[in-house]
Amino acid sequence: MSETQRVGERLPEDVDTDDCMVSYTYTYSPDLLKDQVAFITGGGSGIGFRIAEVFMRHGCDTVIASRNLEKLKEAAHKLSAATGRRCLPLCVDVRQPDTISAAVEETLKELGHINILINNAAGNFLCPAMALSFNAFKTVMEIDTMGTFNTSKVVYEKWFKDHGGNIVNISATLGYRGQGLQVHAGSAKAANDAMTKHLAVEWGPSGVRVNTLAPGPVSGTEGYRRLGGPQGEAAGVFCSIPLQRAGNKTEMAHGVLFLASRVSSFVTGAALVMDGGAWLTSANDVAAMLGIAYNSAKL
Ligand SMILES: CC/C=C\C/C=C\C/C=C\C/C=C\C/C=C\C/C=C\C=C\C(=O)SCCNC(=O)CCNC(=O)[C@H](O)C(C)(C)COP(=O)(O)OP(=O)(O)OC[C@H]1O[C@@H](n2cnc3c(N)ncnc32)[C@H](O)[C@@H]1OP(=O)(O)O
Ligand SMILES: NC(=O)C1=CN([C@@H]2O[C@H](COP(=O)(O)OP(=O)(O)OC[C@H]3O[C@@H](n4cnc5c(N)ncnc54)[C@H](OP(=O)(O)O)[C@@H]3O)[C@@H](O)[C@H]2O)C=CC1
Repeated sequence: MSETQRVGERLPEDVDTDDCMVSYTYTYSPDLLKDQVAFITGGGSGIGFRIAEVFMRHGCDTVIASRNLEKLKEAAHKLSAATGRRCLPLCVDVRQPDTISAAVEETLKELGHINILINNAAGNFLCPAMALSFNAFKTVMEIDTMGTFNTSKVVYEKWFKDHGGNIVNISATLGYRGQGLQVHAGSAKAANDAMTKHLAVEWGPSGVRVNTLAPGPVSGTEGYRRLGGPQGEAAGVFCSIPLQRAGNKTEMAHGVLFLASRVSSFVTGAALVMDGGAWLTSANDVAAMLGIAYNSAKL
């Protein structure tokens, strides 16, 4: 049985590398984000790269912002070549608010405005709590949670407060049930889920919507490789996910497109779960599924 047959519908196009898709089938109007500007943290790889590509295919210019400028320049070149839209690569460490401020100012100078902020940058690895150093826990909280707050606050202060806008935070369903080897990332993402709701309430009157996309395992990404996705696939663990497979990056990008566009104009403070139903079953526990002992040394 093919994957497509298993889920009973067409799977969006995708490629497993950080390259643009060879072909793309539109569901929404190609003008959905025409002349808008999106600021995407971690946009040079994985899910963030595909979000940038899908947004640009819908008429948007993008900023892709993370720590490795060389990687970003290469990604920006590919994205612009495939879509004909502008992509500005900017060096940002989301733990350092001054780097975010500089990048937002550069964006406004070069592209004139910001309509959408995607908080996608994150860090993760498998590690049992007892082997996790205090600094390792702090590092993940600083990237995932502080990074999301820092970027949201700077973009709000410098643009959204007076012009409105749209924020989408990339979370994960791993925190919904609890999971071995993931106390750092699960805690960080749970805090972000709360942040989405608080900021939606506080900033709604300024015309700012704030929502969450919560993926399960997404193939063709660094997160998937780090968390044992390929081994999980080989061991057949995805059979216990209701839709019996991992998601792909284009599916995630389409969820984000929905949340960041006028299609969802009355939605704020919400979480869109895109995990094939994984969190509803015990399939979410990567360590248990792969037979890794919770108390082993760091992986
Ligand atoms: C439904 C599932 C069904 C079946 C499951 C089967 C298979 C699983 C398949 C897929 C996954 C399944 C479910 C997924 C669901 C949810 C996933 C949720 C979240 C996913 C998140 C991500 O994927 S994030 C993206 C991943 N990409 C990255 O992490 C890239 C960026 N990362 C980094 O920059 C680094 O790795 C970093 C996070 C460590 C930060 O780097 P840096 O600032 O340079 O920090 P360091 O100085 O290197 O380290 C700081 C401290 O951290 C310690 N450390 C580092 N690495 C590790 C490690 N591997 N283990 C333990 N500790 C580590 C380091 O030692 C430092 O601490 P000290 O005390 O030594 O100072
Ligand atoms: N892949 C999966 O299965 C799942 C992923 N997710 C979430 O999806 C998002 C994307 O993950 P994925 O595509 O797998 O991972 P990637 O590793 O490809 O993306 C993470 C990005 O974050 C950037 N980044 C990391 N630290 C910082 C920092 N301090 N400042 C700025 N940028 C930073 C990295 O770029 P650089 O190194 O250049 O800084 C990288 O581009 C994350 O939020 C992740 O938690 C959620 C559930 C499942």
